[in-house]
Amino acid sequence: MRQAVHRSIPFLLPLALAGIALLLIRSQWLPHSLVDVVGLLPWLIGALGSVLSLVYDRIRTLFLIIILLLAYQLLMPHLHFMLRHGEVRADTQLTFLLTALLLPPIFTLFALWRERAHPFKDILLRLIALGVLLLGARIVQQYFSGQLSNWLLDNWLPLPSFVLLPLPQPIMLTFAISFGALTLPSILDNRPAHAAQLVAMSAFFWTLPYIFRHPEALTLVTTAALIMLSAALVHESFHMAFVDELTGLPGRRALNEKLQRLGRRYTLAMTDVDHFKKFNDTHGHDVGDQVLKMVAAQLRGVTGGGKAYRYGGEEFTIVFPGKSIAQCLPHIEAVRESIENYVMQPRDRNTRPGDDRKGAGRRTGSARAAGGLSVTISIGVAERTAQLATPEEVIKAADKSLYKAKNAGRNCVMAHGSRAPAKRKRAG
Ligand SMILES: Nc1nc2c(ncn2[C@@H]2O[C@H](COP(=O)(O)OP(=O)(O)OP(=O)(O)O)[C@@H](O)[C@H]2O)c(=O)[nH]1
Repeated sequence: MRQAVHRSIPFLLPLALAGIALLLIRSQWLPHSLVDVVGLLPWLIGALGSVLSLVYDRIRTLFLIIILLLAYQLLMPHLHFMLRHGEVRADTQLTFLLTALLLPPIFTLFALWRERAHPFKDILLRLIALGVLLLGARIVQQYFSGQLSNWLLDNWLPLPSFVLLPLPQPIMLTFAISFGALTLPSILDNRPAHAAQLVAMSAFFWTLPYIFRHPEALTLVTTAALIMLSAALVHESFHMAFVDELTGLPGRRALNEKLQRLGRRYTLAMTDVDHFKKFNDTHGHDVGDQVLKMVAAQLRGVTGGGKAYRYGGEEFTIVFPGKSIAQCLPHIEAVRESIENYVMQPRDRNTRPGDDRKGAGRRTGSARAAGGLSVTISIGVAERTAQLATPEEVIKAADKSLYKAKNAGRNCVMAHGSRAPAKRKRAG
């Protein structure tokens, strides 16, 4: 029973979407024209993005989606009224000005607000904050409508109104502050979510002045912004699942995926850092981490069509699709040698040179003598054959060869079926 429930989980989202579509088709809400269907797009994309945010525990993205949908819902009835009656409602100007004024700071506040460990508390706090902000805006709109319109339309500085200043100055100011606040995190931490937030806000900035001339622009920009936020969320979740955080190499899950698609001819190399336990014990775990990063960077540069993965701990796998052991050996040997020759200066704030050229200099020649650190790796290699037909069997054989390489004195490459390490010669 439990297994049946578990197996049905992947069907939940597609079934929910199909259910909504069926309900719409059978209900009176089904739009009668394609134009009205387009008007539903932000809601459909917003619903999908919200479900994804909840599934991946991204409360921040969930609220950014809600904020964009709220702005859409505030403005859209005014555009519909204008299209139907050929004129705007009495309160349209103030609603537009207030929405344009408050959207950038509220969006930015919720974009910068760090997520908490407890999603339920996080949702509650954000709901309260959003509720208070909206209530405040409503009260101001209710009691100060006259003064507010004048104040928002006022030009505080005697600047000419040209295409780069398409909105009233107070609104330009809140957009400018938001751009600054959203740009900083995207420079410091180059994540897809930050880029999506910044571009989404920019898209609103360029579109808002034109929505009364082109009412469909609001639907399109809201849909595009929601797609950006949802796509960034999927991108980051995918990245988290498939990329090893420490080394930046694809991780075990990515390797497993790759192994399923390798076909009938390939070679795998299993590599392991030599005496790494002792290295960690002597120099500390942080320096150990730096070594793993260095080893990963060298393995990433492997030639001959190989691709490196972090298998786990201090073990890495290199996959050579379509290659035999003989074709791969020179490239594997070259990468082993590059690691052996790399002398690392641990990143200690007290000893690290400020100048990068000086840092690079330390990696050469006399650096080892000057207290630089270096490690070696051992490598076991196996290729797919009739006897080693599955990726698991090839990995097992490469692992056995790795064990032999360790026994043969480490810092060498051992091919499956060989008794002695491969001869040391450079890749051509
Ligand atoms: N710094 C650091 N150490 C790690 C990480 N993952 C695994 N290790 C360490 O890697 C070491 C692996 O040691 P072993 O597999 O026993 O290898 P060894 O006996 O030292 O060396 P060989 O016999 O040459 O394989 C352990 O001390 C782990 O704690 C990591 O992400 N960072």
